[in-house]
Amino acid sequence: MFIPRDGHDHVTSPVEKTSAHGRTRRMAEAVCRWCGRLRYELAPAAATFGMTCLGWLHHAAGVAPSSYVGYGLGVAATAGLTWGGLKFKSPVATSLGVASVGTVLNTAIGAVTGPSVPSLIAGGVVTIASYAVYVPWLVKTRHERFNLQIKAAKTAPLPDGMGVNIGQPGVTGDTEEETALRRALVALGVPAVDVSRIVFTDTGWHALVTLPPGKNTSAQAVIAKRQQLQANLDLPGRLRLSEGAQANQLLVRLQTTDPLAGPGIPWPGVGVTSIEQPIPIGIYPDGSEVLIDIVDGHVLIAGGTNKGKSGAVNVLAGNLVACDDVLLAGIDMKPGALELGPWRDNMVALADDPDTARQVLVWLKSEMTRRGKYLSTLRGPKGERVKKWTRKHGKYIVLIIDELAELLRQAPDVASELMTLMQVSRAMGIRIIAATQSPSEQAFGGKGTDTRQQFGVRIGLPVNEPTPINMIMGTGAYGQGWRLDELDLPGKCMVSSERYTAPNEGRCFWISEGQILETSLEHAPAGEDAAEDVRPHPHPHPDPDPEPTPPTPPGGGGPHGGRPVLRAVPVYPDGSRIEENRLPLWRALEKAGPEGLTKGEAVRMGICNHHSSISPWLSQWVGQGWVEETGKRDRSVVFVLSAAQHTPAGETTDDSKESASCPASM
Ligand SMILES: Nc1ncnc2c1ncn2[C@@H]1O[C@H](COP(=O)(O)OP(=O)(O)OP(=O)(O)O)[C@@H](O)[C@H]1O
Repeated sequence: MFIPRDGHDHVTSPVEKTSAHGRTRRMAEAVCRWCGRLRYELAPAAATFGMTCLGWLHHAAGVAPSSYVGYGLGVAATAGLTWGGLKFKSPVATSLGVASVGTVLNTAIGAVTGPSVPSLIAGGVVTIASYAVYVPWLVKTRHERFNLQIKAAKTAPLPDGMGVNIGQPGVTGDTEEETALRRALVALGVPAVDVSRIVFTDTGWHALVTLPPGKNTSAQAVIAKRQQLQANLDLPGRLRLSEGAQANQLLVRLQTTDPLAGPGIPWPGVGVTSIEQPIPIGIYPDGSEVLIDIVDGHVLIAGGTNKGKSGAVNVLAGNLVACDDVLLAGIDMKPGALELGPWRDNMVALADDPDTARQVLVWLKSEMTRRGKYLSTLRGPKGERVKKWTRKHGKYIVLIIDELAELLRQAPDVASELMTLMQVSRAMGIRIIAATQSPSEQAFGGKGTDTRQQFGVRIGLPVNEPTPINMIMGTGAYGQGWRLDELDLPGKCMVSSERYTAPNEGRCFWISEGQILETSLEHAPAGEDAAEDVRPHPHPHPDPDPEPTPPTPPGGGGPHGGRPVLRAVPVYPDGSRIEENRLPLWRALEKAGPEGLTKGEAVRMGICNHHSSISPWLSQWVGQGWVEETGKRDRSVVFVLSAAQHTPAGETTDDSKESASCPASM
């Protein structure tokens, strides 16, 4: 089982654990808790031990002759009670008489002999005898009490005052809260078999309830009735329920104060210098930081509209731009890259539409291949193969995708590309941080290409209904207490990762626009250096042969995988995209200019062959008015592009030019 690195169990405050008298206090508390839980079982042993000690005290103080008389009278009286009980067939009087005889005798022996073997033997005999009588009584009483609770649950709310006196069977606990909890469970029809002693913390209290066997008494079933239980409990605070270590164990937490409430927790500024350090994105109620280990896996940030996704993305971006071992790239599907725009200068590429997004992914894939080949040439100290990228191999690449669902909706074809990247790229030092507000299966590429499994770190923000919770946090998460629907403020979050395996509510820092701009400015590479701000591999390129060198986008890609150039997409004069297979013909027409082009010439240029027909395309373009038939050459029709001026300049002949709309220096 995974043990969280900070050893924080998310229930007991670590502050509590590490306080000055921590260890002794915790031990004393544990003993008290244990005694409290077993109070009924321990009662006879405690009584016998107490009376033996009193006898020894009497011995130490000196036993006067009159005391012997007193003890004698005591034994006679209790023996008389026993005899009367037997005679009048009163089990209570008989039991009481037997117990009293034993106790008085034991005390008398202790008083006469002091701490001695006979006294210990007497104490032992009395203890064993008392348990012989007590255990059957205790079992019977518990059965009766349990049956009473079930009966009460089946019939109606409990009558007033029921079980207030612990001498009577009834629904009671050690504290007011435990009694309320027990009664609330009874009213729900699920009387607790056991309630651990309630632990009070700075923010409320928690207890572990063992549920009874039955038809609808599992922890999951009770969790589903949380609202009813909260109403039954009738205590101020927010009730949280999660499954314990076993299916019949319910962890009940009542939060009475919320230290995370308020307008927001200001971002304290950059907290890391390397991506290999955990990035703090917020805090937990006990004051510990919510840490994200990007090196551990791809990161998913999901939540409802206006619940703080961009805030979380920006806090991560703000830290990543300050890491000198990271190259940042972005895909922001909000038109104009509204969210990631401020980090433009800190990124090697920022795409804001499906086409440029495709190019970023192609670049990443080629970079992944190149890095894989590079790693394959390396050997460890014992000649072993190197299978994991670290900062000594070069910079990590982090791709931030804002609105993942929108990307896959607008460009469904990139789903498989993304899947490949997510599955393979981690070992090559590439990480993806994806934010989305509609985490449906479709939003992750649909069946077969569902990328969700690849997210090792998941940051769940508030959602409006429970349905998407399992989509975000994983199968069964809702029942295990990942209640994103109960997060009541924007920016509140639950993080699931190798570090955090149990649900715990935290709150992300709030980063202001001013902080974003300031951080971006402070860490943006200076001027022209930006394009070259790529640390070359410590070794020469592993494969000097140009063939296996992974392709970098034409005109872009610095040495050893520099920044990609995002190019404008070739379009027809009406703005629609020129299909891949028709592009060579269109280009050839552009190049031919007023001279025009015949089909024979196109065949000779290798654009098509005699069997493939380009006529329908040309007819279509003629119909659109983009191409004209100007006569015949060598008995073939000459086609002239009459709309060349409409074609984006960057796509005509000069491959090295950047797109004005999406330059490499973005
Ligand atoms: N960590 C936070 N602390 C306090 N308030 C926050 C926090 N995060 C978000 N908010 C509040 O919620 C609002 C919306 O936040 P944000 O834009 O990050 O949400 P979003 O989920 O990205 O929105 P969208 O669904 O439009 O993408 C913010 O304007 C701010 O008032």
